[in-house]
Amino acid sequence: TIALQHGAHGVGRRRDAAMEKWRAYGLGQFVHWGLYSIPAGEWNGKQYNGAAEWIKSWKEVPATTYDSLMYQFNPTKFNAESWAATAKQMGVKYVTITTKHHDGFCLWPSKYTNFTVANSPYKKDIIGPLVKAYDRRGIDVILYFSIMDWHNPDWRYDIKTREDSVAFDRFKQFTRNQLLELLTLYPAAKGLWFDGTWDKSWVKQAAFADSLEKEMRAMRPGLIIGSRFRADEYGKRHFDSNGNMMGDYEQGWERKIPEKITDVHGNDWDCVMTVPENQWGYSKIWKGHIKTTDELLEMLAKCVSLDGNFVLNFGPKPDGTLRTEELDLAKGIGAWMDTNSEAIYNGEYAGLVKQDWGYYVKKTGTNKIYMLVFNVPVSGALNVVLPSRTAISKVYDLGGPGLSYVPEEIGTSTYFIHLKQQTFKRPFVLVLETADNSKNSGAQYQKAK
Ligand SMILES: COc1ccc([C@@H]2N[C@@H](C)[C@@H](O)[C@H]2O)cc1
Repeated sequence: TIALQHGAHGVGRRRDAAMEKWRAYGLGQFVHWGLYSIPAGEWNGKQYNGAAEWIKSWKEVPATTYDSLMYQFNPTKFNAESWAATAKQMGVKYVTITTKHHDGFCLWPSKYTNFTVANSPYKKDIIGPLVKAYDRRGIDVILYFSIMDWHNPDWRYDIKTREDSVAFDRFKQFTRNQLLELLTLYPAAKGLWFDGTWDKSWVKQAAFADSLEKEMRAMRPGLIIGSRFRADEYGKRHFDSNGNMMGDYEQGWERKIPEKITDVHGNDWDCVMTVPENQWGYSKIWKGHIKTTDELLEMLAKCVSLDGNFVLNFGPKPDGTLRTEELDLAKGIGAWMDTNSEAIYNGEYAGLVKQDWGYYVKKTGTNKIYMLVFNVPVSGALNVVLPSRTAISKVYDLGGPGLSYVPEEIGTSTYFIHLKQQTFKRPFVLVLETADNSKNSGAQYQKAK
């Protein structure tokens, strides 16, 4: 191994209560809201074909004109309680909220810049009411923060000259001040979700970022910080020069999901997902494929089955309301969660052979295994292969308490579960209770008639 001062500081999973809670979340919500929500992907009647929250980077948009959007920020219909109520009904256990995106506009009244809500017509703090509304409903809050800040004149993409270095040192202090300010103002926040850390300027700050991370963790014991915050002294990000993960969970899964358990290297991770192909901030026109409730439920199931959390993004409108499509998805997901959330919360990789019908989730600390079924075979028979000397002792359907199944043993620890109906409106969950039958004392079951 390579001697590292600023590489990963822990190997393997954190076992403290805060991280065990994070690991158990299953389902989260992302919220991208800011000045970019006003143009919503359009400028001078032209469609920006990138992600709406990146519109300031479009050559059509003069930076000072973009920044004057601050004087239009006045979400008169913003109501933190209603966003949190929607999220509660959807069944999310945590929310990641943009405090400052790449454009540099702060949704909290930071005292380190004038480019904040305090100087908008709205005037009031947005982050405080959101933290309160979500937290009191038992939804943990993670604060999204972009290191890259297009508004701050001291930001640099790289450090080439003495002047760059002097300016970037000011920028580093500004960044530290804002982060400590956020942790001080919003002590209920459980973690920080960093973005905008790929440029050389920041990648060269291994020592500074490492000491800032240590300072934040000391200030807020249990604080959860992802792998994207800092690079090691060789510029390695997410995984240090020895291949150990930086931070507490892997943040690389943005709009993509791991295929198999070896893709996640035994680490915690979350997948952050957009409803359209690639829009995080509110965009007037959603082009291309818009994901359905069933698609999103399958992504959720896949993430939890592979030891991760699934975080669905919402891009609120400039007036502070949520768009209909997102409210409908929250309702659809929430309805499914009302029946099946026990297969999602406290779920982990079950260690069973993946089958075509869907995903296994093991309830942490129990022998309970959930079968989240998305693809019913024409045979109506769900194949289940358990580790040898393990038997199925009971199978029942979460959706229909009366519905239980008698598995047919077709080989050693190999079964068919014969479904009783052919068509299903929604994905459904069967609960497997397993028993050790090495001493052949396992529960017996009738051979299927
Ligand atoms: C260089 O490519 C990207 C892509 C997306 C991002 C941001 N991360 C997502 C969570 C959104 O905030 C998006 O703007 C940044 C850089």
